[in-house]
Amino acid sequence: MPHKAVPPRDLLQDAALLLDFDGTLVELAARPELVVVDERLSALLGRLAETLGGRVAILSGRSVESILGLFGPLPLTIAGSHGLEVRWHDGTTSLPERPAALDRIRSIMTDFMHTTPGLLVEEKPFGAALHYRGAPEMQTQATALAQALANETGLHLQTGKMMVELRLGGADKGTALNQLMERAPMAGFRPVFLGDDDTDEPAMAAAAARGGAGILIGAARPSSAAYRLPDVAATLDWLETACAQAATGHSA
Ligand SMILES: O=P(O)(O)OC[C@H]1O[C@H](O[C@H]2O[C@H](CO)[C@@H](O)[C@H](O)[C@H]2O)[C@H](O)[C@@H](O)[C@@H]1O
Repeated sequence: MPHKAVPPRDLLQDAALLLDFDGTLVELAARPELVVVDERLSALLGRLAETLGGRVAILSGRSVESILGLFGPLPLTIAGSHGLEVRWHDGTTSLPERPAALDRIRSIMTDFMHTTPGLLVEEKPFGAALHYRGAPEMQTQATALAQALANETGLHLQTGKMMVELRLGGADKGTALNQLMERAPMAGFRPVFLGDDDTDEPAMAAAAARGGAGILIGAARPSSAAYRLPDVAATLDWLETACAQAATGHSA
């Protein structure tokens, strides 16, 4: 596996910054609502947005509503639901239609959840996720149920960390990155994307294809990322340093 260097501190100079959320900006938690968004993170995102002239976005598998519920108002563009929905920095939104099959899927997943303590269903606007972090022994059954529902409905089967999700297809974080990079204030700048999960790889590849770079967060693995940081703590430290560097307006 090729060694990936620590990103240089001047990487955000003249860049657009696109950030995954869970496992990148916050530590993973037992349940989605238990992640901790603290003052340090909120202040850092505000500083980044100001320093980079608004060229900062969150690209998450979570819904936009979930991200806003954790942060409160954010002066950023948010692409949620794996790139299916966008809330632009000016508050306008781009939304697809919710698939009708999701109500029945959620109900089937909820029945399944009640068979085993620790399972959790997360309702999303364009998907339904079944989490088994609290019952890891149920991975095989949860995956089989999701596969059967995908076969039956034609919805996209999205895997994630200790979860399976049925969602509307047609988008991923790569298409979301490209969509954001076509519009002001990001158009014409070099994308830098940070993410930890397999679902982040399309955005890593899209950033590289546009002359930018991906930064893998976590243990080394095959990835289109050019750089790597070991964990969330190192990511926040690097973002603070790179933000301060970008604010000086010249390279290190
Ligand atoms: O693209 P991301 O911003 O990384 O979002 C991916 C999924 O994150 C959430 O689930 C994951 O984090 C939870 C909290 O740490 C954890 O309990 C769960 O096991 C992880 O899969 C979120 O709930 C999902 O909707 C996102 O798709």
